[in-house]
Amino acid sequence: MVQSVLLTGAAGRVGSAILGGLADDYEWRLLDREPSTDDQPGEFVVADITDAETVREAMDGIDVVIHLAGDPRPEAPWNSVLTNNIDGTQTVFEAAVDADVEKVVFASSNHAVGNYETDERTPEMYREHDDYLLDGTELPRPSNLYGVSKAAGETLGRYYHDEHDLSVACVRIGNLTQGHPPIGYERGQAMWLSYRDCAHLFDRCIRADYDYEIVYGISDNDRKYYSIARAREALGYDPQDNSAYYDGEERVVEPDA
Ligand SMILES: NC(=O)C1=CN([C@@H]2O[C@H](COP(=O)(O)OP(=O)(O)OC[C@H]3O[C@@H](n4cnc5c(N)ncnc54)[C@H](O)[C@@H]3O)[C@@H](O)[C@H]2O)C=CC1
Ligand SMILES: O=C1O[C@H](COP(=O)(O)O)[C@@H](O)[C@H](O)[C@H]1O
Repeated sequence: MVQSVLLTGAAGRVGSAILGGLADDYEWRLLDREPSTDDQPGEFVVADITDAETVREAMDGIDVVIHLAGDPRPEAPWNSVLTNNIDGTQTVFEAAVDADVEKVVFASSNHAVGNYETDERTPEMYREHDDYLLDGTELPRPSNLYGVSKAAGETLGRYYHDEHDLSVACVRIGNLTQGHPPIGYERGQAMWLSYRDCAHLFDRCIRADYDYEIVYGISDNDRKYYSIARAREALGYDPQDNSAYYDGEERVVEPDA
């Protein structure tokens, strides 16, 4: 049966990567406070996620919520992350439980654990020969207030799973860029997430069965310091891209070469 998916933050970059790969695969309801200028595959609700009543209405008949809406800036000030990322995320989880939604997929971030990147470990940990790996079982160690808000979102997910039996997947997204990995930025290459792997990962989050998961959302980069073992095991994630296949903007190695 085709599932109905509510995508918050649909007008943004991650939303565009997901819809670029999965537009025809689900019945979509899209929500964003900014109206989208693109052609959209489903009904588009212009709303703020802190508006509990409208968010509740948007959940009607929905099986799975992908919750992306929020302030994505690592340098975002506290008042913005408190409102958009923490209060908004609590509103989304609460409405999902009220509407008997099956799963919520929460867009967490590398910045929830950014302070594991200590002066002693960097830049070596961004390089292929270094075997330092975070696996999602470590405690949050945010690098900014934005990262604090993402750790809070993961904790809200834990609460709504334990207390209300909602299935929750928190995806600590790395660095999503279209076409090729970041250039001249080792950290960004280590945590690169290609558009196609992004769509595939969120597809797996919609389809897989799980209780509560924290996984890293990156491609299969040789430089990685985030393990993708849990995403493979719990969700069936099978990424196709690797920042090592690129020389600048150009893909120089094919995956099965
Ligand atoms: N792009 C990346 O590499 C990463 C993104 N993320 C997370 O993924 C999510 C999406 O990020 P992007 O697409 O890059 O950001 P974006 O800024 O391109 O998209 C976010 C969307 O959310 C909407 N939005 C923000 N606050 C809202 C509110 N209160 N109510 C309704 N809509 C609201 C914005 O209008 C925007 O369209 C964010 O939660 C971000 O923290 C996490 C790690 C990396
Ligand atoms: O959470 C996020 O992380 C990415 C990557 O972080 P950066 O410090 O390497 O830029 C960032 O681009 C994105 O805007 C943010 O939401």
